[in-house]
Amino acid sequence: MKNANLLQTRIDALLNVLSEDVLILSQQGTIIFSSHNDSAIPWGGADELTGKQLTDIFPGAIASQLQGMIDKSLGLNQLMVKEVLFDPTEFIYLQQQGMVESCWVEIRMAPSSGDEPSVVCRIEDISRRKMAQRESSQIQRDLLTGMYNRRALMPVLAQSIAQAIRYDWVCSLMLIDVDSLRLINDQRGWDVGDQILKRLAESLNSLKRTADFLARVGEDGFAILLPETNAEQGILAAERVRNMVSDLSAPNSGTDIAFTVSIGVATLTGEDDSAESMFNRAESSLQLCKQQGGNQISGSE
Ligand SMILES: Nc1nc2c(ncn2[C@@H]2O[C@H](COP(=O)(O)OP(=O)(O)OP(=O)(O)O)[C@@H](O)[C@H]2O)c(=O)[nH]1
Repeated sequence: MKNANLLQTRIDALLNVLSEDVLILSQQGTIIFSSHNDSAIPWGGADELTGKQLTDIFPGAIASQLQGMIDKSLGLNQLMVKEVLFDPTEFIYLQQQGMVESCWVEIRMAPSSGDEPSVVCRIEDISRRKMAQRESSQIQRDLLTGMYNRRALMPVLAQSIAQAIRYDWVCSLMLIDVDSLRLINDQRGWDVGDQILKRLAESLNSLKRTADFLARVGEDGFAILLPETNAEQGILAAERVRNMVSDLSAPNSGTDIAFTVSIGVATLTGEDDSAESMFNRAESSLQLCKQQGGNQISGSE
């Protein structure tokens, strides 16, 4: 008995230091116990929750998700984890407790052994983590086209080079640059320039292989990292891009956007090569195309 009291005291102390909310739920979805301290979710008093059914508190869809987790957790005897949005416009109980803004929570459920099957359910507010994830993915994206940007490309290129060196593979980088975008902007308007960049991005995205990595890397250009592609294959890939652009610009293509691109290709030279150096070589090849009047392809090892 003394031991049981000591254990209970320790459990209470543990629950007090947790910032997450903890529920113990019966197999039928009755709240047997609840603990919440200074969590952002306004659950109300523990007395209000104890003895209630999931469906008394949670909106129908969430209640049935939780019941599904209880069944699986007990059936498979394993931890279940789910991310769920608590939206006060649908979560009437929390709305009544004063919740205004929706929040993402991570729900973890583990079976608790005993005569009467139950689960321990930990509910953690993960809104900040979610927001940080969204922000970090946004800073890696180009706002106009939605494609990755140079910041996202460079570590992927470095990793691809390291892998290629390690496994004795090769890889190439292709820079695709719209010719005379400044002139198009000036003569046809910035919107037309934007349309060209968006259509080019979409078309490159459809054309590229799954393993390729597409990014907008400059004002008027894109890069495609081509893993396992040698110099010759890189030039062939560039030809495909140029043909695609020529189809996009054809008078019968259904659009009135005519433009050309120049493409510089660089291929991994060896162990001493780096992402910056490969990018610079692709850029030099691109400049060569521009000096020759645009609508060209140029490659360098
Ligand atoms: N429409 C549009 N134009 C942009 C965007 N970002 C930059 N630009 C413009 O794109 C133009 C790029 O000019 P330049 O770098 O001289 O390139 P260019 O006129 O295509 O010349 P070349 O690359 O040498 O063929 C500039 O006028 C920029 O203001 C954008 O998101 N949308």
